[in-house]
Amino acid sequence: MCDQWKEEFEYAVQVARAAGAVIRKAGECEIKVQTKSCAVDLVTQTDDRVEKIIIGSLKEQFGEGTHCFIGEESVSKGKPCVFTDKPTWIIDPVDGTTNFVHGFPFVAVSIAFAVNKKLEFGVVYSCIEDKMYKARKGHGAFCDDEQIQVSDVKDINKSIIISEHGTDRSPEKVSKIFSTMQKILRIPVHGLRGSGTAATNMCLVACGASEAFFEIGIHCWDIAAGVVIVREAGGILLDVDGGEFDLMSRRMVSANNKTIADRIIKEIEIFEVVRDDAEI
Ligand SMILES: O=P([O-])([O-])O[C@@H]1[C@H](O)[C@H](O)[C@@H](O)[C@H](O)[C@H]1O
Ligand SMILES: [Mg+2]
Repeated sequence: MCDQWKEEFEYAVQVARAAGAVIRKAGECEIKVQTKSCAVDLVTQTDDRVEKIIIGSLKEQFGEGTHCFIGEESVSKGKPCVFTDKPTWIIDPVDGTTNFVHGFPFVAVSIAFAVNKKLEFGVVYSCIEDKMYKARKGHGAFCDDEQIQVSDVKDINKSIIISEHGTDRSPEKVSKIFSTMQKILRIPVHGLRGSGTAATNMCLVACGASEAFFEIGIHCWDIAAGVVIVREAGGILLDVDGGEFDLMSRRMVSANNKTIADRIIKEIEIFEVVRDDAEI
């Protein structure tokens, strides 16, 4: 029983590695860029192609009927984002599409697996750095073959905090995001960072390079795999108001411990976002 989902986990690692190789290769050629929700929400043929490769191989391996799939590009093409109790794969084929387009060297493949709406494992392949982060519930978190752990810093003044500004540039949201960042900088913290991929940001918390990453506006596919990796590395997940973390809410604080999370939460200026599972 304790080895349940081991086969799926190991296969996800293989698929993520193969997907990462496709992304690296595509980055060597000319990249054709299109936009989705707005002028700065970028997508490329590689995002589509890699999602098809990942979902195709998972369906072939585990059968189409029993498993469900939530993939960033399928949802952006109109597939409903419905999270049920069935075994569900949650996939971001290219997390950090803007980085990919610009050759900014942080791009990740993110694959998570949930059953009964509980995340069982997560795989984040940071494919330019060639680092494979992975975790299965109850089995620890790893970067390649080394077990990783969150930092033990409790003093916010000795922390590095990660956040991102996303693609919604409405004046009210941008001003809240930057007001929050100013307040956090002034605590003061040692530094504020952002890699341009939420999945990688979470792995940076999991391996102790940063004490916390928070964002409002991320999607479930950006963070689902990272959630398991942070938890298994000893970290915590909370909502931006300090309540329980909800994968579909598009709001998240991941941190090494509750002291750091609570201190960050005090400064976050919350704004409204539409849930991933909202009926449109
Ligand atoms: O679009 P994408 O590159 O897959 O994902 C984005 C990245 O994770 C970015 O770091 C985060 O700030 C955005 O909220 C995400 O949408
Ligand atoms: Mg993403």
